[in-house]
Amino acid sequence: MASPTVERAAEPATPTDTLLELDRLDVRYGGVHAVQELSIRVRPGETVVLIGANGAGKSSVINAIMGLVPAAGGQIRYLGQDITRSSPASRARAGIRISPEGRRVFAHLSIEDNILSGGYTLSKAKRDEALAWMYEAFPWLAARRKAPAGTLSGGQQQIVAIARALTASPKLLLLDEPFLGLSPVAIADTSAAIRLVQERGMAVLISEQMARPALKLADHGHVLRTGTLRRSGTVAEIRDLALSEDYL
Ligand SMILES: Nc1ncnc2c1ncn2[C@@H]1O[C@H](COP(=O)(O)OP(=O)(O)OP(=O)(O)O)[C@@H](O)[C@H]1O
Repeated sequence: MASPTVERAAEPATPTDTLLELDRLDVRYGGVHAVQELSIRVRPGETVVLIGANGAGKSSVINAIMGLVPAAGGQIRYLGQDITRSSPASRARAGIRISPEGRRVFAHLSIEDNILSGGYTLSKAKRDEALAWMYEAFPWLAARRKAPAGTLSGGQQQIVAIARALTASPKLLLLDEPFLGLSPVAIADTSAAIRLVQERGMAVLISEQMARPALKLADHGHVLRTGTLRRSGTVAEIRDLALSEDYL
């Protein structure tokens, strides 16, 4: 079968302004070729979305960037360094953090312990500073900080998962399907939380199949289908394809 055509809008060649660069990334699970020669870039402070249906390969890309699944080919560069074979812990120390698909908060731990679990290597002063910012940004977190995270709604758990990823002030935040299973109100709350992250100057890479809310947050985006890029460009350039078919 012929490979689908990749429509690629012209990107300015500014490699020195690049935070993360995937260069022909491949991810395989045995015989399943989940991600095929994927090349994308995230600049400092930029928000990029990766739109695709179930099984398109979004989680595989996010997990490969965090080092949670190995790259079968290609290169992952971060701040100009090849991190393709680095451990997840060293990537976290370098400033990459993930809010995984399904949030995965620790249901029996308190909200505060969940948030602090993202910053266990920090000094007490830094952790207190992170908590203070989080509680100012999300006052309801402060009010319920001793409550088990498992008692929260899906939307609230998503915000805790984002807060946990933010404790160490990462340079790059990876959000894997942050809107999955959320109500419209919870999507709006999660979007507001992501905007606060953006205001602090962090770069964000969002994988989503709910294109509409994700596109509202992004500068650039990519449409992924069965592991390959179908279109890349500004949000305006990818909008029609991202919103079409069964991505919603
Ligand atoms: N651990 C695994 N073992 C085998 N195949 C896998 C594994 N994880 C993912 N896959 C396959 O890789 C492909 C891409 O999956 P991936 O989870 O990356 O897609 P996705 O776009 O994140 O989808 P979803 O929205 O369902 O999470 C799919 O065909 C999936 O079945």
